[in-house]
Amino acid sequence: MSLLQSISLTPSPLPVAICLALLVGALYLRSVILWRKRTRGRPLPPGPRGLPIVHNLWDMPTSRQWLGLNDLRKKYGGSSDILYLRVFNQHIVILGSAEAVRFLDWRSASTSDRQLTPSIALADHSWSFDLFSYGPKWRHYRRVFWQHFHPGAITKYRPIQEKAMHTFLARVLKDPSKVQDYIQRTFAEAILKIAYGVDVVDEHDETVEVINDGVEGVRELIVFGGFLVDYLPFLRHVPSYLPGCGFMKRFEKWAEANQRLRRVPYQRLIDSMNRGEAPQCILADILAGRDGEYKTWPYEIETLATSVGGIIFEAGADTTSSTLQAVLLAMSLYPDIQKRAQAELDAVVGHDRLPDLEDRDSLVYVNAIIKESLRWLPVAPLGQSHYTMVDDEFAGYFIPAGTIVQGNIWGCMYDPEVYDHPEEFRPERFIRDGKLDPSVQDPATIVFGFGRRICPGRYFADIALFINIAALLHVFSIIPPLDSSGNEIRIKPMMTDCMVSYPEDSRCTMKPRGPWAEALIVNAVNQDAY
Ligand code: HEM
Repeated sequence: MSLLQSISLTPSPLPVAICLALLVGALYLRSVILWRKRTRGRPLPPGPRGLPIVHNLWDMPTSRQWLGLNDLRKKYGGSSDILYLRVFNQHIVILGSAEAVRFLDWRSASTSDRQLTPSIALADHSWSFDLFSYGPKWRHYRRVFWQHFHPGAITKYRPIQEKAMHTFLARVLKDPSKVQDYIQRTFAEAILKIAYGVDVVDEHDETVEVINDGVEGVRELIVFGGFLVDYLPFLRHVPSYLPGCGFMKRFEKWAEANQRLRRVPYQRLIDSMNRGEAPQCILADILAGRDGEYKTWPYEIETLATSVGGIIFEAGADTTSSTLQAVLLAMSLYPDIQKRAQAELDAVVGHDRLPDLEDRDSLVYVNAIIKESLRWLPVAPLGQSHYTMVDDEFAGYFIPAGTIVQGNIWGCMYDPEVYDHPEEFRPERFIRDGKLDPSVQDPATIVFGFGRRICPGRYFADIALFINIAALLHVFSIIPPLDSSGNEIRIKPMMTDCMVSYPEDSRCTMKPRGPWAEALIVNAVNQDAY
């Protein structure tokens, strides 16, 4: 018998199984050794025990995640207020208190990355610099944005913001039932003018619709962990016509709305420039830098301009209008608070003019209402995901590179240790001896996000909110909506289930506070017309 004949061509199953088991065992041992070396014995933060492969997929709350994640944090997070979850291979860390979220500030150099998820790519949203990876391109884009939104730069937008506020008041006076629509239009129109130099004259202006459609997708898109495709990227290749794959159609719709958001207002600006008009606006300024300041830039200036323009709408219009809606709801639910604010406005401003920014220091109670609104219904309850770039440690726990870190802003704002009876709207919590109390945690230090990604539009938002809230309270009484029999409807405060969240229902009845209030509105609009 030859040697070849003596070797069986069909291997016996036993040695193959042993070899495989040894291989798997060796790989497992190797991964354990590497993991130990990497963690240096530090444990992962506490969290619920997961299942094999999917790990904590079933522990992840599926709606209003900030609530479920806060409950999990309370159950597992211990004194450090850090919660760890893993879904498939993705590490997720939730920071659940004002102290814990500071990790994103202290380690901002290594926690300011973003993860470009398949859902973002599917919705054609990777142009938006708030989703750029941390690096030179993001830095350049953000610097351009900041040039137009730092505290010194935003003063020039005040006349536009005030004019938009006058138009808003006049519209509400004419048709109070549409106040919610008008809020959204006001911020969209002011931004359109500031960013693109476009004046909206027609109430049904197509560009405003384009903006509203465009931002709708973003509200849901960057909702954290909201799409299975982000954990199982192969799902992106599934055609939308297959049963159960309707989610792909939503991405297609958002992608289209997204493209129009960048294209339509930009084209309006270019058309007016081609007509020889030279609108004073942010995008015209950026384009003018093509042959100067930005000449040596490695980026295409038109792409830069449309990205900056698009993000001003996306991040700016929805957020501020949501806060204003929260104020409407709070005022209709808490009439005594409203009366106190109006008494302050009457004393400081009087009935001969509208309030303005110069009154701000004297309007302590109105300022406290703004702080409480930001806290009570935080616009971005889970903030925006950060992504770690290196292995790190926090409170003795190991945080692996590539972890999604989420500050639970809602959790911080509803922490009873910081804010007594957090579910109640109580501006008084921010006041002591007739002044704003600096010892109480200011919600603005949390609701605008963290580290190097902190909202660069926060100073602009702050002024927009003050101008509109002070004026609205000055000239209108805000009362609960009435049912068909004329009885007041008591609305339960709830937030929509999105990354940028709104009060689910903020219906109210608006009535001018008197003939003097009506006259103030009409005069303000007439003066703007000259
Ligand atoms: C009440 C109003 C607002 C709130 C509560 C708010 C909140 C936030 C939050 C939580 C983030 C994410 C920060 C992080 O990653 O940690 C953010 C990012 C951002 N916001 Fe705002 N925002 C508001 C208004 C505005 C306005 C008016 C603008 C523009 C004019 C704006 C522009 C941006 C931009 C560009 C980013 C992305 C920053 C980056 O990734 O580098 N925001 N905002």
